[in-house]
Amino acid sequence: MEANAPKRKEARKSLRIKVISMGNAEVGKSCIIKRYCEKRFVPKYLATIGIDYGVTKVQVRDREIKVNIFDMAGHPFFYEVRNEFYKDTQGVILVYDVGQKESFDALDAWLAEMKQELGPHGNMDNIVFVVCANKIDCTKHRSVDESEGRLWAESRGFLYFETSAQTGEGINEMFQTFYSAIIDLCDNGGKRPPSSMGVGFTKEQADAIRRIRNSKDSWDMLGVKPGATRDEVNKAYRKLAVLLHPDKCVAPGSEDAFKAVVNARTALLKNIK
Ligand SMILES: Nc1nc2c(ncn2[C@@H]2O[C@H](COP(=O)(O)OP(=O)(O)OP(=O)(O)O)[C@@H](O)[C@H]2O)c(=O)[nH]1
Repeated sequence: MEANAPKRKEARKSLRIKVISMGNAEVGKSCIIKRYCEKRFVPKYLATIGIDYGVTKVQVRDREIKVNIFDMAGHPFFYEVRNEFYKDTQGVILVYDVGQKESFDALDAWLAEMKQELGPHGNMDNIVFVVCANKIDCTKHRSVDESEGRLWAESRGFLYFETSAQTGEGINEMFQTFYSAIIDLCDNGGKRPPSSMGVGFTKEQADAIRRIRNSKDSWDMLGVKPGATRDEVNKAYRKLAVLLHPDKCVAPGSEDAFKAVVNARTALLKNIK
């Protein structure tokens, strides 16, 4: 009986993974890692020179994982050093500072740099990305709101967390979820499990919300030319209303975008005979 007992309780094989941090200089990459690994915050800025490397052991669910963390310098000057380190990565911590819009706008360029370094055979789809909207303790200077960051991340199938390396808010939760997703990826033969891909909204919805946020006036918001007729305005409105109606669309920011579209239509129709 004993000899045939299932090996349920035997700890599963420990995993070895590689994760990297990415994002503009001074957004708080090193501080996020220090907060999690060393439980402390360093207020003084010490720029990472090229790469900082560390190994840490963590317990996630019933698994022990050995994490090799490569903390990349964000300054463009260090491109030649960090470009060596993109390959064979299971997870990426992509960081921006919620008070620095440029650091959020730069996220696409960071993805492009990684893609270029991985080359034509590199596959970014099978890497777990977590986006950290960092420095949320600095509420006065916030220039990228949660729905904008969440939309950018979730429309790409990335995890999203609001963090503060200073107070520790969101840090443990972010790392636990991040590592957990990497374990799922490894258990699935290095491929992202299908269950982690669905975000509940379409790219068309995400693009429409982004376009509405960035539109310069009501015409632009509805996607019609200035001087469009009532019919053209109504037709454009109906299309967006169906796409973004709060009963149908769960994308972050959809409610605000829907309201903005309703207001834009009202404003335009007032002035069209
Ligand atoms: N208020 C606040 N400051 C933070 C936070 N995280 C980091 N900082 C500060 O921001 C500055 C930059 O932090 P780092 O962690 O060194 O930034 P980095 O992204 O690693 O920068 P590079 O090494 O140049 O790529 C430091 O002065 C930190 O103390 C945060 O959550 N809140």
